[in-house]
Amino acid sequence: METVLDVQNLSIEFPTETGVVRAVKNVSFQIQKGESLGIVGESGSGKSTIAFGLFNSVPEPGRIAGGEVHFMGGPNFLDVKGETQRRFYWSKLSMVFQASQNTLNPLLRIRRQVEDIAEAHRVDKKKAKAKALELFDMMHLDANRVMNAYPHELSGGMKQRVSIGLALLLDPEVIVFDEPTTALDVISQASVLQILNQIRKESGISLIFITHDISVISEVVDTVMVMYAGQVVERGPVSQVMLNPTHPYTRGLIGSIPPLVGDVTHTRAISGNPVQLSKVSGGCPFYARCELRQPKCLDVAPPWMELDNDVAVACHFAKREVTLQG
Ligand SMILES: Nc1ncnc2c1ncn2[C@@H]1O[C@H](COP(=O)(O)OP(=O)(O)OP(=O)(O)O)[C@@H](O)[C@H]1O
Repeated sequence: METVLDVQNLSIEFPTETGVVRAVKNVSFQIQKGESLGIVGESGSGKSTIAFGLFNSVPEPGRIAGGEVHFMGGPNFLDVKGETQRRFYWSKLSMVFQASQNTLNPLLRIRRQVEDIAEAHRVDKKKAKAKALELFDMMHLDANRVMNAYPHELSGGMKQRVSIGLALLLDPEVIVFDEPTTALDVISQASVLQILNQIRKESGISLIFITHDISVISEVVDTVMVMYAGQVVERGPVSQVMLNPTHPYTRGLIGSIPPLVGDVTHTRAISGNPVQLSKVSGGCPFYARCELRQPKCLDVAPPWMELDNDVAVACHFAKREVTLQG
């Protein structure tokens, strides 16, 4: 297997009036060619900040406090600057932002936006337009009409598909989708994810999905990484994590998914509120909300434990829980 992206101990912080917010803390993960990874967690858990970190473009006053990002065995991308860094975007690593339909330029026809991307990356405009038509068609859009349209002439779902098509234009190796389907209705969500999965299978592209809703991506990712308060608390094959969640927080996330059929009263929200990041102590960040907490958890950070089903977890008592479950 070929490792496309290797992230090592990425840490990102924001200085604020009430202290330093450690939005991402020692996050490490790898993605293989053609793999699809889901990064899940509640709002504020640091998911989007990881994405900005991958692009070395953390918004001010944030800063990358440590770590490395290697793309296809290359040098640390966090040291790469200027033109090399800029050209890397779209052509190797591309991103579809939250509500990305709003990132289309309202004053330009889609065709012009395709030409602009081609020009910025010194790609033949004719070839780029032909590719865009192909991609829009693949995204189940009326490609010619869309190409000549202004963004306001398209529905929200159509704009989202156009944004995804543009992200695929230069054949990147990895695309990061930050809440790609939040602005879409359930049917459009399923259709967009299905198309992305098909593109992944056909082209071997690697995908990263960032979402607060694990149920949305469970059918299109191979691996899931669960974040809490800027830290990875559980990681593993999606089937394992969904069926046998090990970390108490992951259990809470999965337990709060309403069933499609049957009694929704069994759904349980995770009690308490997400921790204030500037107040995270040296122990487990989930301490205050955890049903399994013991005095040790308050002061001792849980070590990262590899379990035998390819799942890894950061919890002092996760193993015991698995045993109890039988
Ligand atoms: N510009 C900023 N200044 C201060 N803190 C920030 C800034 N941007 C993000 N943060 C903090 O970093 C933490 C992580 O934010 P991030 O947006 O990465 O979370 P998220 O999991 O992607 O949430 P969401 O799903 O709501 O986008 C949050 O606690 C947030 O308050």
